Amino acid sequence: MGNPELNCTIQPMRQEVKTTSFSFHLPINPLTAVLIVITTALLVRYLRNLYSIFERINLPGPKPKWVFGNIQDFRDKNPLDVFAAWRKKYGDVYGFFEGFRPSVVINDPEMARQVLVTHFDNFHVRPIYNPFVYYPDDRSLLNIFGEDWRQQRHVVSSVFNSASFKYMISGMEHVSERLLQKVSEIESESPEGFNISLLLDRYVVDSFAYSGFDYDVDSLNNENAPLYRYMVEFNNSASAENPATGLCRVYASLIPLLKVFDTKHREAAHVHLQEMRKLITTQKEKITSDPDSNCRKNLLGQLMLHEYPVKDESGKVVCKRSLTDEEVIAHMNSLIGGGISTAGATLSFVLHQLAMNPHVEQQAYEYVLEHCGTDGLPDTSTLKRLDFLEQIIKETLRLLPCAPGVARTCTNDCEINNVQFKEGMLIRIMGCTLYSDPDIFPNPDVFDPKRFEASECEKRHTSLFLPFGQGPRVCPGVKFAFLQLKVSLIKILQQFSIQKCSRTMDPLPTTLKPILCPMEGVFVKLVRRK
Ligand code: HEM
Repeated sequence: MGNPELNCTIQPMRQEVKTTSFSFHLPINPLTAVLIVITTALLVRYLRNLYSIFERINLPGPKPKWVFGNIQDFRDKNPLDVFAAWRKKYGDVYGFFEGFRPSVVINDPEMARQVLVTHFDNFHVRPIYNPFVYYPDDRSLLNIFGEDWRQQRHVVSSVFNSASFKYMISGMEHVSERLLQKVSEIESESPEGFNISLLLDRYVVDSFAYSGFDYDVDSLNNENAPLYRYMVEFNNSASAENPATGLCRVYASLIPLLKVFDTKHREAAHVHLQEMRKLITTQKEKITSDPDSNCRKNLLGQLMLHEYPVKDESGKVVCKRSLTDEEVIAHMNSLIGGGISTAGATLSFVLHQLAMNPHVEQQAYEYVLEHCGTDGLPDTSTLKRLDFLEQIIKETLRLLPCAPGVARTCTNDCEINNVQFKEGMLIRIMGCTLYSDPDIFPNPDVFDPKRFEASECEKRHTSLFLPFGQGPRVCPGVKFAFLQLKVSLIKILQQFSIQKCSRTMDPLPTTLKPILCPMEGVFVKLVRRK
């Protein structure tokens, strides 16, 4: 005890033992370790439960990987080819995972009708189109749901009426003259053909803005025009090829983080918002100074004059109010977002099909001569009919559907035709996989507008061909789109013959932005008629 040497040797040994035993300890406190084990076990159980949902409800589908789901199955592939291959393998209704999100794919027309029409209340929400949304687009029809959507949808639907169409057609015609002028210039410089999509994308912006809002964008002559720049950046941002957007669509919690990188779209949206504010001020001045002003009749005028019912708690209408400027802009942006890229891509696709099918192009020209003459447009009621042009547009939408599917989110558990839908599931109605089915459309690769003659349409299920969606949330711009496309076709066919050139590609490479559009444009030759 009293030996200081012994004490000295024992002490370091004790320390050694202490050090050795300490190295076997966990580097964290035991309570934390237990919590990690429990959390991991719960997470594994949750994921196992999540990723087995389709097994439990007896839906076939590709095997998902944890966290990624089936998104890797789309890597380096055209998504539409993946859906076509899955349909062959798993049938008309199957499930897959977009990251953590279970998605039910429907290729069955009757089931599609049940979801879009009969059980609309359980499926009225559409998943986000572009995860990067800026004020006031968060109020746009494309992004809202519930009672809010119902009220705003009523406003938007009301602006498409006979008076507004009649007025807007003259605006469409005016801008089509500019297109023809531009085509003449380019055609004389490039008689061997050129990329018509470059012109048509801008032309549709101009035509839409001029006829719908009395807004002279003239992007045909100025590619820096704010509305055109906004559309370009909006599409680049929303594109399926944009990895940041793709990630945010699958993992919504990343939106605040990745939004920081959405710079060009944000800046263009800001400039566009300022332009829209100026436009509304000018329009107000016109309407105030001239109560009979024609600009009351277009889409913007109709929105500005719309009276919105204000209800009390019992639902009784107590007064009416006009839309605020920001509400008007949100609606204008719904129409811009829904109507420009879709019509632009479709017009390019129609011209491609006419160039590839000279006998249909000739028939279309003769049809235009008979119903519209060599110049000008027929009256509005004739324009609304023009069945053959409508069949050409529909057959183009069958082969090249700019909106290849319709999407919904299930908001209440329900069962339809023995399939159990759970709250939060995505529903993808992939109409496009049916459009190339030879049992439904014989020789599906052949461009044949007669498939859309009334007698032929009657033979098919009403929910089989859905390029504009269906049910209460169907595209409100269908009539506007057909008018705009018909006016454009009439004017082009009256003056030019549409022919293929050495650079016309067949099949046409396409890309999802997320609108299906030509990947490298549409090259055609426009030859002036004698
Ligand atoms: C070829 C042209 C067009 C095609 C193929 C097309 C297609 C579609 C489709 C598939 C939907 C979704 C429907 C659904 O979820 O059931 C939609 C929605 C919409 N479209 Fe179109 N569209 C076109 C042109 C237009 C035009 C010209 C406008 C405006 C003038 C427009 C405005 C809208 C709006 C505002 C919505 C959202 C409706 C809502 O959520 O209630 N579209 N469109």
